[in-house]
Amino acid sequence: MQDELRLQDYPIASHTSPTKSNTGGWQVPQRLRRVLSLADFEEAARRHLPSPIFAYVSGGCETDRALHGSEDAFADYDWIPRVFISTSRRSLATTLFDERWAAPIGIAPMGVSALSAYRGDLIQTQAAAAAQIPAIMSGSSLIRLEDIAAANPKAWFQAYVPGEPERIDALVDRVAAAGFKTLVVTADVPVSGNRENNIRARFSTPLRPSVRLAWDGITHPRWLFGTAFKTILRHGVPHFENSHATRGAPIIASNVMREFGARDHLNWAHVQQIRERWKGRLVIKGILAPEDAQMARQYGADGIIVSNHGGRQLDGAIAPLRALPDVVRAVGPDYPVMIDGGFRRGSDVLMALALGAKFVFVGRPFNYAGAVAGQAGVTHAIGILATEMARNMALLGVLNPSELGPQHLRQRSR
Ligand SMILES: Cc1cc2nc3c(=O)[nH]c(=O)nc-3n(C[C@H](O)[C@H](O)[C@H](O)COP(=O)(O)O)c2cc1C
Repeated sequence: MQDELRLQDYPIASHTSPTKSNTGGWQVPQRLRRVLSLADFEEAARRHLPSPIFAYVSGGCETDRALHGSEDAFADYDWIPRVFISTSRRSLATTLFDERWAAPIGIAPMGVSALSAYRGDLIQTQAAAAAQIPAIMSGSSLIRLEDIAAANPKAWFQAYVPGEPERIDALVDRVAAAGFKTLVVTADVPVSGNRENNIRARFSTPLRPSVRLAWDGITHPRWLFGTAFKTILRHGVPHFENSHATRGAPIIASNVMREFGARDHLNWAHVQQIRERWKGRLVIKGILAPEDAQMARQYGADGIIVSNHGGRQLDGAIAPLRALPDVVRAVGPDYPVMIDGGFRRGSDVLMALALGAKFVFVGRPFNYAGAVAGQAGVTHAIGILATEMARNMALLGVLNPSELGPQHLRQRSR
């Protein structure tokens, strides 16, 4: 392992062309040289993916207010940069949970990633491992958690807690046996959000074969051959692999909804049960209220992720960035508060760090990047984000992410 992987040396988004000597060993494949921002990946994915699958990944719920609010929130603040501070030795390296990461960014868990990219979860986790950043694998994934742990021993596992106590224990034991050290429990899905855009776009679970679906495939041949056929030929029909201790239903099964069983009775006693069983680090994801942040801490969670689930659960839920300051105040500056939702630029990441977050997770852009260009695409997306962060740290006059603070921001009056 490299002592210090300088993600900021990733050769992209510069007004000068990279030379061999200033790229820190990174190489950008020719076909990705025109992908200059994470937004470019979204446009490329829109063309590459059948429309129901793109709609599933990109969508929010109901009116999409929560989805758009998360991105709009970054305009609440303006930066106040400092000048003539030597930043030539700046570094993105960040310690979290006694582990040193190359940058304070990670890949958020996304269900059925292997539908949009061939072996989607695997390429995400491999790219994260190579870049030395964390990747959280989704409990709604189509690849066995044991395979992910083998590919990336530092990966985190996200669980949708099963409804019954004995199933909770069995899943926790399986995750521990696979070697995961960090368990992320998602809190904001007592029921599924109203994703009517999925219905409009004809995305459904179970996936129902139809003429329309076939047409969508035929008109997106790179996805059809590179992802769909390749997956079925090499691995068979995908199953939900990780909802429980044993393999779940195939994605086309009529009873697949059982995978998502009733969760609206879950409460803090279930968190207590998990805390007693799980010896590793426990993170609760999907916190927005300061009171819930305090509860998570009280029940023994080692950290929390402030999140509105990418705007896919409660429409109109507060933007994570707007919830962040009160949450940090409630649990104190030393408690690991992480965040996700709408982060698309390095400066977005730096803004959350300035407001007290320790780490930022990013979802959709990594999904699009994997769909469009496999593992190289995910690496490229990580590189873009890191490069943007490093450049903006110089422009702000900070050497380390931990130097960022409210002194660098001025809130706009509304
Ligand atoms: C396609 C997709 C699938 C997701 N699946 C899960 C999941 O299985 N578990 C989970 O906790 N969050 C899931 N999320 C939410 C993400 O982990 C994350 O909170 C959100 O996507 C962050 O916002 P961003 O996509 O704007 O970066 C999913 C999000 C997307 C877009």
